[in-house]
Amino acid sequence: MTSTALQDYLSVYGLDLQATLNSTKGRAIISTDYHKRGTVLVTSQPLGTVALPSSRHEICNYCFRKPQTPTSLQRCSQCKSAYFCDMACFKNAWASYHQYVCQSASINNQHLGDNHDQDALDLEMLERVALNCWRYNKRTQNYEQQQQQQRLEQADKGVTVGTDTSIDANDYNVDEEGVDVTMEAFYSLMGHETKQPKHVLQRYTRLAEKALARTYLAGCGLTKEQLVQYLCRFQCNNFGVHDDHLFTIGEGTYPVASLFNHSCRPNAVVMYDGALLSVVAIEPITPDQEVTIAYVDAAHDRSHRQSSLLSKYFFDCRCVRCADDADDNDDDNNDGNIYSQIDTLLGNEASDWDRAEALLQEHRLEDSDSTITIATLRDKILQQVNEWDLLEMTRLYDRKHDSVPDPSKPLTLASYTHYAIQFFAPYLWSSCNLGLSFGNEQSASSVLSSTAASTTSNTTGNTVNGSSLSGTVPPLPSPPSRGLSYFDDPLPQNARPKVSTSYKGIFTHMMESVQSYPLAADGCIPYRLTTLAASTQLLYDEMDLGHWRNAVKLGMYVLIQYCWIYPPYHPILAQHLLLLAKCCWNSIIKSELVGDGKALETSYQRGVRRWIMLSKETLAPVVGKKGEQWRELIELEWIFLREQQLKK
Ligand SMILES: C[S@@+](CC[C@H](N)C(=O)[O-])C[C@H]1O[C@@H](n2cnc3c(N)ncnc32)[C@H](O)[C@@H]1O
Repeated sequence: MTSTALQDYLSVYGLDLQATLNSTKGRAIISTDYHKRGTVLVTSQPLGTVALPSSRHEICNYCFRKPQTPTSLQRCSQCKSAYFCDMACFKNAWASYHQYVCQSASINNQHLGDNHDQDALDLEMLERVALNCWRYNKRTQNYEQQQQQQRLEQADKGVTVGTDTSIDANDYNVDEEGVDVTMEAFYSLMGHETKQPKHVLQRYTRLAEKALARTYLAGCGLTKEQLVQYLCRFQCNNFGVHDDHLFTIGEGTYPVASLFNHSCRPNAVVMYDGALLSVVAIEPITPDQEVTIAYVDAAHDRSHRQSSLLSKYFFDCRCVRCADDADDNDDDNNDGNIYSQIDTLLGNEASDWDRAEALLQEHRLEDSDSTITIATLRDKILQQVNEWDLLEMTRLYDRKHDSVPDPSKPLTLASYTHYAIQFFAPYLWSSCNLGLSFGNEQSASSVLSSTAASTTSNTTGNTVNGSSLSGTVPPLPSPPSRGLSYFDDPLPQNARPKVSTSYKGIFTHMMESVQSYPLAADGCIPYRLTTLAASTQLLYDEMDLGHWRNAVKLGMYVLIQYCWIYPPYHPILAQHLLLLAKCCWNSIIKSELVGDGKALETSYQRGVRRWIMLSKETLAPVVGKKGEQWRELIELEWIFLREQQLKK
């Protein structure tokens, strides 16, 4: 069987596209190699991208990059609605689609005003994709005509000719995603046309008719039915494009990346460099393992995730997190099904983040006398946060004491967080990665060489990576020469309770342990999603108000929740760790701690160090060192280390 351009392209990356036995699932991307964490598994070119109205003035509408100052973007003088970095991006956009849509963009704007709705976005995407398909079809037809011509000429000369009209393998470079790869992937995508509800098909038909009414698309040889088919494909395959801070800035049709199936506990994530998409491994991936990404945010409760997946993608999720314990699931996972308990822990309460504000205002709960009480969850959380003595908790849970919360009392936000943090950070990172050295990251802009080495060495002599916990001790990483690159909070030899050396061990122990505590009568159960949703909202409110001490406590609590929800090297965790480091640092410099003594300040300094370390550890492999977040992290590290030196 001859391989196709797409298969050749994937095989260069150690991936294979295989049919599954499940017709809804269709095909799956299977790894053929061992891929370590952080590997770019594949890059994917867009067939079309559309900037969200809210981002249109801030990013280049062609390459999707954000200039340092939005004023450096140049606006198209004709349509006055598209912005570009420079002439090069404008010319590329012009050649690809802007020459056609420029006129209609200004018409659209007059028509829609600022109120661009989903129809307008879908229509724009349809235009871009249709133009590319048309161009490709024309190219292929020309190629076929040339081939036919050649055959006729050769036949005239009496040479025997074959009938294969497929594009010759020599016509493309297999390690680059040529247009043949993109188009082959696009034409093979699932659109579930027969499953779409009538009203959706009616909407798509309307959009297709609107598109065909445009002169430049009327003559492109595509039918209304084909355009409806494309719109169906967009629904089941398109991506939200995000910037360095994970804010969604646009939508994109990425045919190659669309071949990856979904899991609520994925082993890969999608990252962007401008408009170029990369699928990056967040866990080591072994041969024969399926590579999965998440189509929906893993922070939603199970029923919300499942109903979104069913209504938009038409499948019933049976991933390792959604499958019940007893059920089979088709995810290979050597950890056993430790993830199926996550949703039991988090609860099936509404976790719609848009509703978090409402959750803060009103929380219905039932007391022991079955009388309905209305209370504000916000007040309950805030009260707990205000009563939370961080120093006392840090002393209590310092790993040298047998620091288990009183089993007869419900867990509070404070006891839950400090108890769990003993096990989770940094051990969830290092214990699932025994070869990991927390010390080898050199920060390019850190200038305090000798200081850093002296301030970051630990006193116990333990290594800071998982290897010291496992008993098989590889050589100590060499002391860092500069930057904050050595984790100084290792597990003491006599730590009680003992932290497990495996991810699974830590996860299951904590899962069982926290659920063994009685539930709080006031309904404020720390590990529930409702509490997380409300606390996240409160965290941002406290940051806005400059209440950094409270922000640190809430940030630590949210970190614990994220440790359940996301794999340890997920970009959301990296981002949150950076936020936590900033909150700790702001707490120190805002002098909130003045008068509370040296011990508290030392504790916060330890916090800054710890969160910077873990954020670096998480950002470096998956998000990379080129983006905004890495720059912010290194700047914070630099300032922190300089302050430390000045204090000496
Ligand atoms: C973006 S495509 C993924 C590639 C697709 N499997 C194919 O062969 O083209 C999304 C579609 O794949 C299927 N799919 C993705 N993840 C799945 C999963 N975990 N279980 C079942 N079907 C899944 C659904 O039919 C969904 O609408």
